Parts: sequence; C-alpha cells; structure tokens
Amino acid sequence: MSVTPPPFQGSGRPHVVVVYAGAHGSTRSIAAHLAARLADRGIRAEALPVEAVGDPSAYDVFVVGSAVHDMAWLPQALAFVHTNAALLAGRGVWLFSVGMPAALRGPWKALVAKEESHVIGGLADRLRPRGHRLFSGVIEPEHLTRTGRVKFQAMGLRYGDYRDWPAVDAWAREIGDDVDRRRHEKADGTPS
Ligand SMILES: Cc1cc2nc3c(=O)[nH]c(=O)nc-3n(C[C@H](O)[C@H](O)[C@H](O)COP(=O)(O)O)c2cc1C
Repeated sequence: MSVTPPPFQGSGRPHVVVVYAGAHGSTRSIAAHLAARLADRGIRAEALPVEAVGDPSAYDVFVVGSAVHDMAWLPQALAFVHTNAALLAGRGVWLFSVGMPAALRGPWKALVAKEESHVIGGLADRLRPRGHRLFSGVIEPEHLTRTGRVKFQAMGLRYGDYRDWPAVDAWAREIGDDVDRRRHEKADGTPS
C-alpha cells in the first residue's frame, strides 16, 4: 500500500526522474519511453542510468526500474533504492522490473505472480511505491550463458522481443495522471 507523499514543493513544474539499471538495453528503452511519454504531456521528465543520478534530492518523483536476473533486481538498482529509501518513499516512487514473463508458456505462466512478489515484495514493504509493473523485455541466446540457454530451452521458452509498448504507455499515463493530480493539490491535500 502506498503512502501519500506531501504536495510538491515550490511553484515550478515537478521534476520526474526515471532511473534504470539493465544489462542488454530493454530496461533502458522502457525507461526512455516512459520519460518521453511523460514529457509529451508537459511533465519535466528524464531517464538516467542509476550511476548518472548525481543528487537525488533534485527530483520530485522517482520511477525506478531494473532488469531481473535470477529473480532479483540488479545490485546497482538495489543499492540506489536502499541508499535513498527515505527520500524516495517521502517524495513518491514508482517501481518497474523488466524480465521475461511474456516468454513463459503453459504451466510455467504460474511463475509470473510468484516472480513479481519475490522480486518486489521486500522493496515494496520498504518503499511503499505508488505502483509496480513487471514488464517483459528482449531475450536473445547471446544474453545467456550456456547453462542459462539449456535451462531456457528446458522451460520451453522462446527468444524474442516481448516488449509491450501499449502497456508501457498505459503505465506512463497512470504516473502522469498522478503527477498532475498532486501538482494541483493544495498543501492540505485538497484539490485547488
Ligand atoms: C543472466 C540473466 C538472468 C535472467 N534471469 C531472469 C529471471 O530470473 N526472471 C526473468 O523474468 N527474466 C530473467 N532474465 C531476462 C531478462 O530480465 C530480460 O531479458 C530483460 O529484457 C533484460 O533487460 P535488459 O535488456 O535491460 O538487461 C534474465 C536474463 C539474463 C541475461
């Protein structure tokens, strides 16, 4: 359950940062897409790799995403959210994970719900995000080790680009609506 962050400070436009960590480009592409959709509607938004975020306190809203490896976020994304947990929870944070749920077939699809709670459960308890999505990315044989490829085949998975841009657009709209709503709230939380 999300906590309600205070209204934005200052009179300027709120600044949204989409922070990401990935290995092969899918997470970066989804982060860039989210930032572009937010910017399309007049929200000040940028996508930055986790190591390029200088001073996190410069931002009003955080969208943080990581590729999923072995059912967990990448260490650099985890380090960012844990180091800045109080700031993120206080200002408003949205989380996204990029794995390959859409590549699962048959009985393996039951893993999706388990994976989402495994990947995000502890983070959600700590950060109280305003939302989380588990998106699918691109998975190709050259991304995996030999053992990984054997496991992938044993699960009946298929390589490919599983990014679902309409789903990413829909989530950007949800975030944008929330940012706009908070922007128009008065300090006592009532609409202006
Ligand atoms: C070493 C490795 C381990 C992975 N483990 C998982 C996993 O446990 N669960 C999952 O859903 N996807 C897993 N994936 C798939 C990736 O999360 C997926 O390909 C995603 O698009 C990667 O994002 P990126 O291109 O930003 O690195 C794994 C990929 C690699 C290379």
